[in-house]
Amino acid sequence: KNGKLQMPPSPRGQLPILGHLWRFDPTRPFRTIDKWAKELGDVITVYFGSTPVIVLSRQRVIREAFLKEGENFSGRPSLFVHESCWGKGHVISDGPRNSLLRRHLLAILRSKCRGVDSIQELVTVEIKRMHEYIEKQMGKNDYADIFLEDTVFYVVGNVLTQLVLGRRHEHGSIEFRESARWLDETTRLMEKSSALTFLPWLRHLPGGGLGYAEMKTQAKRVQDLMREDIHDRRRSGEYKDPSRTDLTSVFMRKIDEEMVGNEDLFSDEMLVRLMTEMFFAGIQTECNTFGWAFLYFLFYPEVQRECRQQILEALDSSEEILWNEKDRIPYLEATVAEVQRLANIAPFSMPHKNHEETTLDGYRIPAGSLIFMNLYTTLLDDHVFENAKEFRPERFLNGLRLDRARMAASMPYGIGPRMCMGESIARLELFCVIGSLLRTYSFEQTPGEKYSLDQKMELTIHPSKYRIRVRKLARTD
Ligand code: HEM
Repeated sequence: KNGKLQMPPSPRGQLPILGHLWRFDPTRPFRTIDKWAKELGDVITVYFGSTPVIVLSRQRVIREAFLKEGENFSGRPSLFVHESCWGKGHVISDGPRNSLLRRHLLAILRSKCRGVDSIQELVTVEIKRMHEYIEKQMGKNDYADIFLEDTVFYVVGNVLTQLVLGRRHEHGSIEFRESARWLDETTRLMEKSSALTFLPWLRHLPGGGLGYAEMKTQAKRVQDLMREDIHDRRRSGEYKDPSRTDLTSVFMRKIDEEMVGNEDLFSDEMLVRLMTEMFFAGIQTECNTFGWAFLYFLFYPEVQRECRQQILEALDSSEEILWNEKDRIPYLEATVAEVQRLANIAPFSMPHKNHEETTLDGYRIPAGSLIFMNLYTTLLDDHVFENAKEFRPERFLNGLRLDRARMAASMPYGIGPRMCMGESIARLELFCVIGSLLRTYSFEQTPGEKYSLDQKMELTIHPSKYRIRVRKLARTD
């Protein structure tokens, strides 16, 4: 119907087979795309191999597509490695049946925001353990040089394991180390095989086809662990107890009730995929964000002090840092928001697809196009965030309150019908864990470490791992 309209403009230098890939900064593709978006506009076409990708940048266009035409842009393209190794769970599926699945999953996650074993309670327990662990590292000293990101990995990992499986592992236990290992190994393989998404024929290359063969084996291994877990639960029947609120138990009850006629949504095999997807979507993203937060605290000690002062003024020493008290410590929430804006860990969000042909900015977007939400350029847009490259938590405050409009303009979790399902969990955890650490310790540079805020893309943008000197504060500090 829009046959006369043009496709969005493309940068120069498109080659057969490779498209524009050869022009990318290999470790920082987000910068190359940012440059093109600035030169050519908020709606452009970039060829990833022979696949045209429509890249949408900045508030106006992103809202128009993912909110105003949210349903149309809520599709997911076919992702070769994920689909052929892991199968389609929720994250890479689309359509009305999948929206139904998303609603069920969101209802389960929401129910975990209340009640006795709520996320807040789980986080509070893990924070206590984290402090015990740090104290142990310190021994008789008042400081320790530790890989703090690995320390919070226990918190994040245990909260998610509680959420998905209803159990936790002790710090340093074999089970925990094994889970961490499969997660690390899978992430490594995902990075190694990421080029296969656009150049799937590379899997035939000698030497394992960019990790494709290994990934297949790994996917089977990880999913077998989940299958075994479900199998054990079926045998014991414990999941039938309605007081079990972990995602696996609740979903298994759903399977029992609703499977007939709904085998595509409610089956043990679907649950296996959902369990793995939750672990992948939730753990690295959060750990990366914590890693960036700690780095920013080293570079901006005055921000540490301001957060701490506000916490000490708002709460007495016996009070836990709770998410529902966040309005008393707005500077801390603003700081987390500013870390997320600058860390920009998912610079293109996750790939989308539009179901029907439409127009954006006067350009034709054919049905079934691959769409990237360019969060990188959007969160660093100087028109919205003055001097956007500067780390200034105050930009999210309006006097003594959080500036809601500014918060909405920053969208590290994406927007629209496919927005991150773990947003409220992640924000709660970031706020409570960072708050409780800042209240008790100061973060300093460990002598000999060379810290850098430089961003590099692997699967996400993540910081290098550093030791950080965590120093216990005097009570009166
Ligand atoms: C700082 C932490 C996190 C960040 C920055 C983040 C960011 C994102 C982004 C950008 C997307 C893609 C949205 C889109 O397609 O438009 C996403 C999707 C998703 N996230 Fe997160 N996420 C985080 C933590 C979590 C956690 C803790 C969980 C699980 C409890 C989670 C579960 C998911 C799921 C299931 C999806 C797919 C939603 C769908 O396809 O419908 N995320 N996340």
